[in-house]
Amino acid sequence: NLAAANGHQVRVWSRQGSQTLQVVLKDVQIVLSAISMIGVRDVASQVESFPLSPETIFVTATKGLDPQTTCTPSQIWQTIFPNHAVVVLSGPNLSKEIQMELPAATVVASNIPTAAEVVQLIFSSHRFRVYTNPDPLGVELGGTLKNVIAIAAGVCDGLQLGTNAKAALVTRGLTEMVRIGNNWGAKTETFYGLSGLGDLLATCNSPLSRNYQVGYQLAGGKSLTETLTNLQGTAEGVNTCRVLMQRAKQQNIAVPITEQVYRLLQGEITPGQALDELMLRDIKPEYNY
Ligand SMILES: NC(=O)C1=CN([C@@H]2O[C@H](COP(=O)(O)OP(=O)(O)OC[C@H]3O[C@@H](n4cnc5c(N)ncnc54)[C@H](OP(=O)(O)O)[C@@H]3O)[C@@H](O)[C@H]2O)C=CC1
Ligand SMILES: O=C(CO)COP(=O)(O)O
Repeated sequence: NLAAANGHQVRVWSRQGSQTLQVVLKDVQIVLSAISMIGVRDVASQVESFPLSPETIFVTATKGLDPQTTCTPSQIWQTIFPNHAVVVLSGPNLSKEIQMELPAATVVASNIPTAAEVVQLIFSSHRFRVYTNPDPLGVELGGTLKNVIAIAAGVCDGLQLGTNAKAALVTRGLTEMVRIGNNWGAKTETFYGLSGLGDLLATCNSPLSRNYQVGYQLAGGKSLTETLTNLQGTAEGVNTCRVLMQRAKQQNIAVPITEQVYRLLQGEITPGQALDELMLRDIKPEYNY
């Protein structure tokens, strides 16, 4: 909608639509993928079988991690299309609000600055402010990692733990995101921008967030299966949390909040026990300067 409103010709493909991928991809300048993580590798492989100009830019909006490889979506697109520019689009972008034409901002990040600038121009408008950023990994991880913290935030609100608890959770959640991101090779500053803190604030505070909803429903006593069955759309944080735990163990990264969300999703502990585990951890300095 945003690109079309700016006068661009837009074609949409979904596996349930009537248009074939081949027809939709003919002569395109930009391919934007907003497919759930679970379908990214498969769809990227399908796209590979059709002819594309070497100038075609790939834009990825998916916020997730590949369970097999722990790769991010942009890493998957870049591996399959090594000679094309790949741009990550991520920010505090609850789609229902954007559809209502409420103001929002986002980030487009790429190792190729001119590609990010092309995408910035395509989507920018008086209702959608687009910033460029040179750290695609950090931008992508911000949008991905915050989903796990958003599940925890939903639990926090579902248990009515109060504003102090929520502030503590979100702040320590950001510290955890920075720690994981740094280990992965992302820049610290990126996590304090729109795609990190910005998206964290949006999703941890809005019932429009599916990830927040998962936490909220779990706190209300619903099972994960029941919650996901009734959820409209994908809650990527559920899969991300599992992949993240695997990677954190391999790399020996401290991820206390992610660990409690993981155990809760596995049905190993109750929301109340997860809270106690976090509050009763060994006391320590806020930062290791
Ligand atoms: N970059 C950003 O700022 C934002 C990014 N997101 C991210 O975008 C992604 C999609 O979110 P959203 O649209 O809300 O999620 P939805 O669950 O509403 O839609 C997911 C889409 O992916 C499709 N899909 C799922 N699996 C496959 C597959 N195997 N092959 C082909 N298509 C598939 C679905 O098709 P079908 O309907 O046929 O199942 C559907 O069209 C998520 O990763 C989400 O985190 C979300 C909000 C903002
Ligand atoms: O990422 C989002 C907003 O930026 C959407 O959040 P949910 O996937 O939790 O709905």
